[in-house]
Amino acid sequence: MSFEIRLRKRLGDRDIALDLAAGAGATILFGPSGAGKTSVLNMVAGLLRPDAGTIRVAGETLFDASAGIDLPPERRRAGYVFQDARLFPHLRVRDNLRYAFPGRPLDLARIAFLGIDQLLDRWPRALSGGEARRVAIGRALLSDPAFLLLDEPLSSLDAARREEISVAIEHLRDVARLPILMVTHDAGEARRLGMRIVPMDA
Ligand SMILES: Nc1ncnc2c1ncn2[C@@H]1O[C@H](COP(=O)(O)OP(=O)(O)OP(=O)(O)O)[C@@H](O)[C@H]1O
Repeated sequence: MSFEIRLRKRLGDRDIALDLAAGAGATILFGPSGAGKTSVLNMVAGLLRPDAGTIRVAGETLFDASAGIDLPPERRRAGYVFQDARLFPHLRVRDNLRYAFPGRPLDLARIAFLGIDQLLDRWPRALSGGEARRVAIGRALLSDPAFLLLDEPLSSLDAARREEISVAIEHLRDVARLPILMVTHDAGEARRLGMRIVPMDA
């Protein structure tokens, strides 16, 4: 199993509940705005605490309310690509990519498929949306993640950029073989990239 998630969380006046057991590959959380998709990613990353339930990824228990297990984010080894890239504005692309392991040489071969070699000396403010997204994916990969969380990785990109990022995600799924939990509210995107689609209702 890649993701085994059973959780409940009260957020404001809304109850978020999810029960999923996913095999290898990519799993898509699909649903309208406000359904709680980003909150689920935050709970898997350890940034938001569920009220009840368990979260296991690739056989490791990250959270178990009844057993009192709640690993801190840095021990969960999530490669989290936020919807808005969130690159560090004061660091050039090269240093954003190196952020997890500043002393280690930059393993460009590992992220060659992202096509960001030309961007290494740029500041984040000088990147297009698609370029920033690709750098954010590269940074997540170079942190040696055990799994990836991708929040709307194709949103607000033009058709050509969407295609580039889709190909990159397929590479992560099929070549790097990392378990992927990805959020979208776009049905076409979900069909193209999802080996398994988990609907979430608002
Ligand atoms: N800290 C909070 N306190 C109260 N309510 C919250 C909090 N965080 C999120 N919510 C609410 O919980 C619901 C789920 O939010 P979430 O961002 O997870 O949804 P989403 O499915 O990812 O939506 P979108 O597609 O718009 O990003 C929303 O109604 C949101 O307003």
